[in-house]
Amino acid sequence: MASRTSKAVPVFNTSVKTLQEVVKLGKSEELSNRQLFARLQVDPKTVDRLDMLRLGSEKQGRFERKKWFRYEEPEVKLPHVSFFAGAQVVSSFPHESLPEVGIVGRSNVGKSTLVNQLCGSSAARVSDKPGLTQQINFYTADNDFHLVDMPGYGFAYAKEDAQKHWLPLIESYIRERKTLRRVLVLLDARHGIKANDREFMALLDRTHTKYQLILTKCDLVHRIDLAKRHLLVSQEVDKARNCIPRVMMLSAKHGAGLNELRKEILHTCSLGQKYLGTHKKKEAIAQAEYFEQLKVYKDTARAKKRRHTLLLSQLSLTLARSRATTRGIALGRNYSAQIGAAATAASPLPNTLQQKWESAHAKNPAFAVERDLPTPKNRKREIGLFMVFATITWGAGSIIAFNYQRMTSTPVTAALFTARHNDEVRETLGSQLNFTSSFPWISGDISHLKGFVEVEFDVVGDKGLPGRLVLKSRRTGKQNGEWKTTEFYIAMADGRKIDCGE
Ligand SMILES: Nc1nc2c(ncn2[C@@H]2O[C@H](COP(=O)(O)OP(=O)(O)OP(=O)(O)O)[C@@H](O)[C@H]2O)c(=O)[nH]1
Ligand SMILES: [Mg+2]
Repeated sequence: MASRTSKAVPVFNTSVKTLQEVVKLGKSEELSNRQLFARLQVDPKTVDRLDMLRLGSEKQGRFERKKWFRYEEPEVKLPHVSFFAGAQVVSSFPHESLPEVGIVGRSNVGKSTLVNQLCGSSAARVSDKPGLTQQINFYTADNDFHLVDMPGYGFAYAKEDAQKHWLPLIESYIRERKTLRRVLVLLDARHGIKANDREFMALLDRTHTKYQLILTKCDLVHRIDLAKRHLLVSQEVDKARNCIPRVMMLSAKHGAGLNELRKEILHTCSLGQKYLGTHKKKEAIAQAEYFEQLKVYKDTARAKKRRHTLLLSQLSLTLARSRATTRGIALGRNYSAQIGAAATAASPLPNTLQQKWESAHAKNPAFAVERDLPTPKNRKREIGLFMVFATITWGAGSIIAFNYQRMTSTPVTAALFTARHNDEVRETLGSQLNFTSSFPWISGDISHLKGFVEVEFDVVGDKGLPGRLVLKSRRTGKQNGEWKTTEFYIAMADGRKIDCGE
């Protein structure tokens, strides 16, 4: 086998850019890597593209963008793969026949999963524990090309012997395999390029092997962070000679980004024509449809935002006007003028909203700054009068109610009854003794609690002579004591007193 090594040895590390260089920090600034990462600026178009391919996780909560459409990506199908050779020593490598694509990366980064997902098979064994793949596994895709799954490097718990053995094995494969078209270096999107990835890329550069970086497990990273990670990784390798500058992203778990990689593999193995026939056209149509829908979506969102601004300004205006009536006109006028100016300064509204806006202007003349707001009315006098009227009504009502209570009470009705049957009263006033009116005034007081009755009221008999009935009685002792009448008579107009008895 011909060796791939040559005299010129470009060292990968020379092109490495530090995070500080990418963020373009001043010399005096000292920030942690986390702070630097947070400061990275990403192109909104990149984020839009990630959104389209559903790469990276959505931010949960109120900022989540809910869309009623999605990119209907035309699927690229690769032939089914099957395992055909495993090599633990160089001599076990199968003979070179078909174009090969090697998959390398740190342990547990998802190499074997990718083999399965790319070709819709379960040929490769997968585990969530690092270090499962311990030999170079060759998979054939319908005798068109080979996918080569390699053991992972950088696995801290692997036996040192094994590590020592795998690395030279992989190195031999990379150096000597003439049919090797490309090496896919898988990087965990959460971590980016690590030291042992750099060492491995240096090896690939030294051996003039074409390689491409792929960010995996993108479903575990937020979309914006993924865009930042992509930017960092792309910048770090942009001058590496053998690195394909396009850093790819995928989630083997959700299938996002797999089609892109499938296309890349097919082109690498010169199989584009065979497998991608009308794909390009279908893709162009799907993308055009998607961008059209995206435009409508963004326009709607913008109009919605403007409508909210309009409603908010109207609400603020109402508040400002109510404040003006209670706290003085000047404050309200300034406030509403500011709001009116701010709202009209907003970018032009679509036709319907513009009309609404104008009609709001017409209905709320306070938007016009020149116009004075009405002088607040002094309602103190009205309120005072109302209070007096209410008090009088309440007082009169109470007096009438208490009088009615006294009129219908047992002492008054019993006194009237007794007087009516008194002989002297009958003789002087007549037989039909009664109140002088249907709603007479009963003066005095009756208190069962305190134990006294002191009432007097006007009476008249059928002889037409008026008199005034007086009743005074007291309870001896406490609650159950006896009542003693002290005065019970009818006072006549001529000064006579007719005693009514006990
Ligand atoms: N969330 C998520 N998990 C993934 C993805 N790809 C692989 N995994 C998981 O990562 C773990 C490791 O996957 P493997 O394919 O065995 O990783 P490997 O790189 O082959 O590991 P070694 O053979 O040990 O070097 C498994 O539990 C996978 O389910 C991905 O895109 N997203
Ligand atoms: Mg594996």
